[in-house]
Amino acid sequence: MKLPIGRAWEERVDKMGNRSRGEAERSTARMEGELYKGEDYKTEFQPQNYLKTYYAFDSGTIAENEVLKFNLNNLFETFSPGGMGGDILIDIGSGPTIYQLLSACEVFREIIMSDYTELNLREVDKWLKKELGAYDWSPAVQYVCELEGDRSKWQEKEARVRRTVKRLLTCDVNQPRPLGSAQVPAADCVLSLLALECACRDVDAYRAAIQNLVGLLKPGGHLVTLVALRCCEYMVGSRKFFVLSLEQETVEKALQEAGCQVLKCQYSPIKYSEAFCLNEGFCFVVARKGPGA
Ligand SMILES: C[S@@+](CC[C@H](N)C(=O)[O-])C[C@H]1O[C@@H](n2cnc3c(N)ncnc32)[C@H](O)[C@@H]1O
Repeated sequence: MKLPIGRAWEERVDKMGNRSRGEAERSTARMEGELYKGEDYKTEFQPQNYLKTYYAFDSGTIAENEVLKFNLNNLFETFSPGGMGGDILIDIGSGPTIYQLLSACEVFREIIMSDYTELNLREVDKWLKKELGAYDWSPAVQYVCELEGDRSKWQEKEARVRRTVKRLLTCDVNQPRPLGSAQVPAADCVLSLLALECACRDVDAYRAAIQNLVGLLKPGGHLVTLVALRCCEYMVGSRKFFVLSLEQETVEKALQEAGCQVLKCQYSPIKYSEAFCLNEGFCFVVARKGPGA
């Protein structure tokens, strides 16, 4: 097998398996602090480690809990009855999480979830099917039910999410058609939380990814995104992943260039625990796709 010119490595199949010298060199580089990114997500991003670190709710760390509540409060305000709603919501870069749908499931008829890795989609599927070992989202569900005025309705809420999520698709935001060949109707809302800064290697790629997401929307549809600002890396278990450092202005400009009007940009100075993620604040953004976009 001819290896790429420029980084041509002598292919050496060792007695232990099929690891080439290239892989061995890459994993050594990683141990010396290189960041995981791109295709690495498919093998190195462990859903359960991610959930335990960032979504342990009240039994977890204070900073991560504060971030989750900032997110849930903004999602509640955005998707409250009488606010935004419609037929189809597409969640891009869902990861192994479902918290992002707890308010949206009340105002959209159909939700399509998507992620870059099968492992994450499998984790979501376990929860949707109430399988053994599925993650316990009940603390977050109860929190959102309390925001809605009745904490006791949390099991009905979980059932509603399970009824409303109709499809799990793989996606890649760096492709002009992020959902590939999947046939999906134009969406009333595209949701993407904490994903683009992980998926895009530079600002040009981020701007292109925003264009790709806007392309999934009907004219007049909404793009809702949460961005960890000025971030450079984050931990999932023992793995350190690359994050593109973004400013709030860069996010807003990318949306405007993609033909959207920024309706809300809620900034917060809160941060993750430094042991897990180095960021400086968040912005929760709601934008509307213009008629000509
Ligand atoms: C920090 S996690 C965010 C997960 C979830 N949205 C949340 O709010 O916690 C980043 C996610 O981006 C996904 N991702 C990485 N590269 C991607 C790409 N090129 N296209 C779409 N998603 C990607 C990863 O699989 C992972 O689920």
